[in-house]
Amino acid sequence: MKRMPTTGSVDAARRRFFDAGTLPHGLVSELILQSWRRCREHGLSVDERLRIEPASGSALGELKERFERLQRLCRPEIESLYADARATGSIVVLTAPDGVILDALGSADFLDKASRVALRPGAPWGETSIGTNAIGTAVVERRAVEVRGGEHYFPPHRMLSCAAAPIFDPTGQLAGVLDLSGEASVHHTHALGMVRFAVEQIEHRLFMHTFGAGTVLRLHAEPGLIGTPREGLLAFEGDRIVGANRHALALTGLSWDELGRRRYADLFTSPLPRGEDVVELRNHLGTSLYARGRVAAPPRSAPASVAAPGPARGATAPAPVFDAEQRHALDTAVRLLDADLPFALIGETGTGKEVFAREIHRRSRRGSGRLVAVNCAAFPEGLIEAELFGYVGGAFTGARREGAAGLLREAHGGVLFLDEIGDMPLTLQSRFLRVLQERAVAPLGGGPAVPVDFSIICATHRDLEAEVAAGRFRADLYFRIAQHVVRLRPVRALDDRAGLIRHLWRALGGEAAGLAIGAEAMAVLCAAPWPGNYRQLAGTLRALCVLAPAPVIGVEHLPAELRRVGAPPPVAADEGLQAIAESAMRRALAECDGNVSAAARRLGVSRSTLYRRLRP
Ligand SMILES: Nc1ncnc2c1ncn2[C@@H]1O[C@H](COP(=O)(O)OP(=O)(O)OP(=O)(O)O)[C@@H](O)[C@H]1O
Repeated sequence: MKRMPTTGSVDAARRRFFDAGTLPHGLVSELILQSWRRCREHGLSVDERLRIEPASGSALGELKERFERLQRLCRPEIESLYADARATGSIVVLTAPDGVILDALGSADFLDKASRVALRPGAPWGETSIGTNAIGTAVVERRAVEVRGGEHYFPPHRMLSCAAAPIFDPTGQLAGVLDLSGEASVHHTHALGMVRFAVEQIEHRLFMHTFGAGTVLRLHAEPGLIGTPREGLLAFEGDRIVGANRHALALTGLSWDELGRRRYADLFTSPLPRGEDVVELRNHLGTSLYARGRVAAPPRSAPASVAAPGPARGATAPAPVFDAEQRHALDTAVRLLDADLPFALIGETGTGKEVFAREIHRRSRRGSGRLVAVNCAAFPEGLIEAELFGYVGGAFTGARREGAAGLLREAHGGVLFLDEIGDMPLTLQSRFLRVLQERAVAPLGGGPAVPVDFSIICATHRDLEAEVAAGRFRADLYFRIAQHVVRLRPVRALDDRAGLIRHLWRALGGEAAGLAIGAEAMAVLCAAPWPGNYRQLAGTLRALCVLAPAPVIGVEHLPAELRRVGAPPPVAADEGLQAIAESAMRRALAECDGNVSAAARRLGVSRSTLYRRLRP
């Protein structure tokens, strides 16, 4: 059995290494010793005060946004470790691939202590910044690592005992690190095993998320383990191997460096299994494995990265543009949010309610916290309650054994964005009102209420006052969330539509590609009713950038439904605008032979919007 270094032997090792300058072989593990040497070579001195400046505000917001997919994919495991961490006075930490902390949650007591040594979101825990520690050392070693008490390089970290495991994507790129940290004085026997187990599940999910739609081979030496997170997974493009999880590497002797170069026949002598049945496979060394294959459309050639592309929004979503009126509305909204006064954003579909909410959050004092967005219209009635409030294990059929914290608790310290609040079922409205009054969330199925602190932004396309008058929306909830209303104008009602179109054209790369919009085409674009608002406008311009048959876009290059609109319709009242939007929707539906999905795609609105707006 492996012997753990005692506090006495670690202290003796420190004296030899840091005071006498000799190598204390045998007193600490070689892994720790190697790390201490790297830190010293890197110029880190234990005699100097460690100065760490964690990212905060918008920098932290951007970081979280960039790694939103990683956080989402890790959520189930983090939730189950969170319950354990709270009970054992420790915390779960998720970091970006370079060791910068994205999230830390668990025991409030220990979170506070950890925060004093900068173990908190935005802080860089790479070895070169913080010295030997489980996160940074796991990144360098590319394996699970435990670092306890005085094994940490810097003395203030002696209070910590940490276990961390790197998360790899199916091409061998480091995607992040999962860590469990607690007091060094408490013995956390299973911490390393628990993070390893959690990472195994995360990597399995990451693999299926990246390659699950393509050709995948599941394999194991034990047929019973196929279909579990322990199985080996290989992804193929044609017969070329393009992805593998760690179990598959161990089972086949393949390495990530060989991806893209090795083919199925390089590894196996029997044909690629294609059915649902588990079959025996022979590899080139003559050993047997069991496998099940699934041959489908080839996967994307470039697997989706866990991080969003770069700090900007990439070419497909232009950076938001706000006119003077919107900028004024933004300032007002930020002031309301900072004063914790709830308000509602009201605007048609695609007017940028979510874009607006994200911008408000970014500029607000809660910008370093999370923005948790919930679309109340997108969940079936039974599910939204569990998603919002969380539940205790076994609360209902299909509930996860370990329960779930719920989105309201995830928004703690940040902002909750409730989109389509007007579609929230009445029963849920009562429960939600109680949360706002009591500032605490009680999970479904019992259990104590947990205090929560978040600001709220609500959004809807509905006329909430009319919904209240019709008895579909609770008046007391309405007054609670919509004391203030910020209205977002539809594109067709904006004063400077040509300016907006020119801005989007530039942002989408039209100008850089040497393309210009001709005067007549511009007039048609300005006059179009744009029922899908910014979403539809940006989509149309994007298509024109890509498909432009000439350097100057003429009317003849515009989509037929825009050309037909021609001159600006006479619009006097909002009712008139609604009618124009709806007639455009009906026309699109007729032109797509009643196919709602196709019509919604053409208009740049969601299917639910079409159903909603055209229902009798
Ligand atoms: N101010 C803006 N500047 C540039 N593009 C914008 C702006 N607002 C919205 N968009 C574009 O329109 C798309 C839709 O925006 P968003 O999802 O915020 O609208 P929404 O009002 O919440 O729509 P829905 O009600 O259908 O959910 C965005 O992805 C973005 O591409």
